[in-house]
Amino acid sequence: MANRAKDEMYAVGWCHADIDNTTCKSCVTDALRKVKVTQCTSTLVSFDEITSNAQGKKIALFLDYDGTLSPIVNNPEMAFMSPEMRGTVRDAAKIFPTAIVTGRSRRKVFEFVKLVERYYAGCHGLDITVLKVRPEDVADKGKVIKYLIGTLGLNDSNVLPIYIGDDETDEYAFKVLREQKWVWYRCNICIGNHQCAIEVGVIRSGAEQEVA
Ligand SMILES: O=P(O)(O)OC[C@H]1O[C@H](O[C@H]2O[C@H](CO)[C@@H](O)[C@H](O)[C@H]2O)[C@H](O)[C@@H](O)[C@@H]1O
Repeated sequence: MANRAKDEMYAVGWCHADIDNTTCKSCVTDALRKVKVTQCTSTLVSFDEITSNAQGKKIALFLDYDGTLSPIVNNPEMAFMSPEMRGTVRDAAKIFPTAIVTGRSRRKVFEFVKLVERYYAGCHGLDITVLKVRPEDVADKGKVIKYLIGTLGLNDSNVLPIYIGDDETDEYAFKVLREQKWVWYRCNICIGNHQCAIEVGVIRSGAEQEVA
């Protein structure tokens, strides 16, 4: 991370939505199913618990790119998203505030994700504006998450952040979620044959839950 150029870290997708509790719960379940969660190894939490915690909350979804939305391949230029995954991200972004947080350049991740700069979705009349988020001091994904939470007013007990990532750079983001006093959960999951971690945080005043 220390060797990364400052402008390598971006969050590139964002939308806004108001949804009711029932829709919210079923959307979380659906999103987890769609990213092909095949295994949850945490002994502390089940996806049922996560979806229960989602009730009444506004979900904010943060997604890593390489290894999470795309498979890990030898040639970084060939790390394409499947059309199914692209559709899933598009669907998720219609419902949740959704950001892709990647170590790649914004240009490169746009080439892969192919989300247009301004997008109008049917069912909720949503408006996805792709933001070029460049915090002053972009050193790691933790700072990107902190910036997004602060700038977009997500530091609220009504927000349930979900971050899905697969490598050590994502640990910086996970750490921020913990430090923000979210009670959080962590599961190791498989996306296809690739191991990822999913972290879900729930803000509760003064409380923090340590996990394995
Ligand atoms: O933050 P991410 O979206 O996970 O991006 C991190 C790096 O991803 C790319 O490298 C990784 O994926 C490649 C393609 O599957 C793989 O060949 C490589 O071994 C992985 O480290 C990308 O090339 C880097 O620039 C990103 O920093």
